Amino acid sequence: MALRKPLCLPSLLLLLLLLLLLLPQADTRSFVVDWNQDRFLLDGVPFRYVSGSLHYFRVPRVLWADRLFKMRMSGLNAVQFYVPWNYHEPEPGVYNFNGSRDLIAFLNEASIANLLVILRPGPYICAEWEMGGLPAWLLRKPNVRLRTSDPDFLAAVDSWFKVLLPKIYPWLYHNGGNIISIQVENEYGSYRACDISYMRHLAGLFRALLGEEILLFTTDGPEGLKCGSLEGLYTTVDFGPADNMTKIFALQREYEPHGPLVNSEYYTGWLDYWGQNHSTRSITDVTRGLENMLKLGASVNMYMFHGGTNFGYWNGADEKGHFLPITTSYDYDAPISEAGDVTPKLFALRNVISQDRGFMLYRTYLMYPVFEPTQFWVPNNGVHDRAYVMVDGVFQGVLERNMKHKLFLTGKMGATVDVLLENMGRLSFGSNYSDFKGLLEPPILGQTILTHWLMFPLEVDKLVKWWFPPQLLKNSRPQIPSGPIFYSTTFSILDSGGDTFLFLPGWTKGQVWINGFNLGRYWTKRGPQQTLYVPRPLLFPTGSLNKITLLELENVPPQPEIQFLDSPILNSTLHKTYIYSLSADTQSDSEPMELSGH
Ligand SMILES: CCCCNC(=S)N1C[C@H](O)[C@@H](O)[C@@H](O)[C@H]1CO
Repeated sequence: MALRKPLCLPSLLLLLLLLLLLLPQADTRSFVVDWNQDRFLLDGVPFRYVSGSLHYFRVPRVLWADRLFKMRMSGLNAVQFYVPWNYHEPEPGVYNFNGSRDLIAFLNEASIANLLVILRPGPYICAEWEMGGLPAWLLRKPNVRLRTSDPDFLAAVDSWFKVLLPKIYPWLYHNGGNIISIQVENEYGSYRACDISYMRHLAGLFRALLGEEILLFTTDGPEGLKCGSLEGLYTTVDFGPADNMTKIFALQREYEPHGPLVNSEYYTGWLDYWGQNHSTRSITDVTRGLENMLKLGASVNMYMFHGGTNFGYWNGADEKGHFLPITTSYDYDAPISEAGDVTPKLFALRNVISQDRGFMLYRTYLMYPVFEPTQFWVPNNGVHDRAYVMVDGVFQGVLERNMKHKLFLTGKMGATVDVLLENMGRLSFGSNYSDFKGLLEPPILGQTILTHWLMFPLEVDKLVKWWFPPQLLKNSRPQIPSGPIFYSTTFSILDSGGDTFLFLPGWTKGQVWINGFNLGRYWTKRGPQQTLYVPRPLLFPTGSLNKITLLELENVPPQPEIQFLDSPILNSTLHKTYIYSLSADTQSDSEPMELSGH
């Protein structure tokens, strides 16, 4: 048993105000492949996208924000979409980027929805869109060989991309935008031409107009990888729920032995032809397939997440022995219906994507001023389990399951109302194992049900592990702020100490990480545990800097102190035995009765 010597940090108060500011500067923005660990890195942090396809050209501009918002609230972190050449260049040299063709406006709406972008500008896009996105005026040269290095075809392609690609250049992620990757052509390996000069020409044009940094990729089905892939472009695959994921990802590995597994089109439904049955894909099959891919750490784009409509004459067609025009509806049996409705498939997919533990942030805005302190509460004991309430970032107090049901707040019109919701662990014994977490009901302010809540699962551990949170407590502040705040500092071990016990006198409640390892919850104010066990192997050897990060959820004393003791305090006399009584009316506030500690 390792000797437990006290790890004495500097005797005086350990100032928690040391913090390395690692804010990603605009010039350090990056989205790259980590070839050593077979993953993507976003600003140097491991990243996996869970994306959905939405085609702006199939949705009226006034509805873009609604659809993108629903995708974000489904837990997606990226949106993938094509750019149909024929939608923007109706005649040679005539361009239209206005109204529902305003590509930049759509990129901006995606940014507002906090969605990264995977862009697929073609020139061919397939997509059940008229001529796969190629302008019909190309056929005025009847002998043109589409999707090849035919000079007439390439001349038109070059002219188009020299207009389009400079428009999107500022939107590349490393330039401050949200486009993290760009696809070259579309399932080229499924096309009979197999013209490598054409693919090389496109790759060269994209590099010339977009630079060397942006990640360029290709997408093909399992049969198309040979002619669809190209050196210098990251090879990705596409397949649906009924396909053999293991086999197809193994095929991708033949072209990309390292780097992340990527399914660029995971089919959530399917297209419809006039005269045939509406296509559907079962929720069970679609969610199971997604779950299996996410377990592998793959990045996935769900095709389609919202299908929309082939307005006007924009539908495409297929030929399978006979001519098969595509229907006007592009509902695709997608998670968001053609009319924008959320569906059971969306909720099922959201459950697969969502997190199980930790913290959730709920945000809404006051639609009217609240001048007098007004009761804020959640009906039916609906806080599962603790809610830290802020108005415009100012801490208002805590609501707690079975204990504290209401608080009073004021706020100006338009004020942000944030509820940081902590899951304190699911029931492991008792009558009800379905211990759902979160805000189980919309909160009520006075007599008004607050609606339109944004919900953000907070990947706090990733934040802590890969990035110091900004220093929120400045020396210059007149008083110690309260409410959820990160504190972080570093320390080194003075000698060859052993295991130890972290003690946080005066702190209230929160979470603590040491060297990125989530040590667990502390609740000094409530006890009986006052110390957290710190296994020696978590600590770096003498002379190396250890990093400790704390998320204090309520209040920290003016002179916060961190101590490492040589023995635990698990039976604190500081705490008082709480007997919680729930009055008949569970809405009234039953302050716990405090008895003297034993
Ligand atoms: C009937 C197969 C039609 C070919 N298209 C296929 S496999 N697909 C892949 C293609 O990349 C995409 O644009 C869509 O067209 C999708 C079907 O929704």
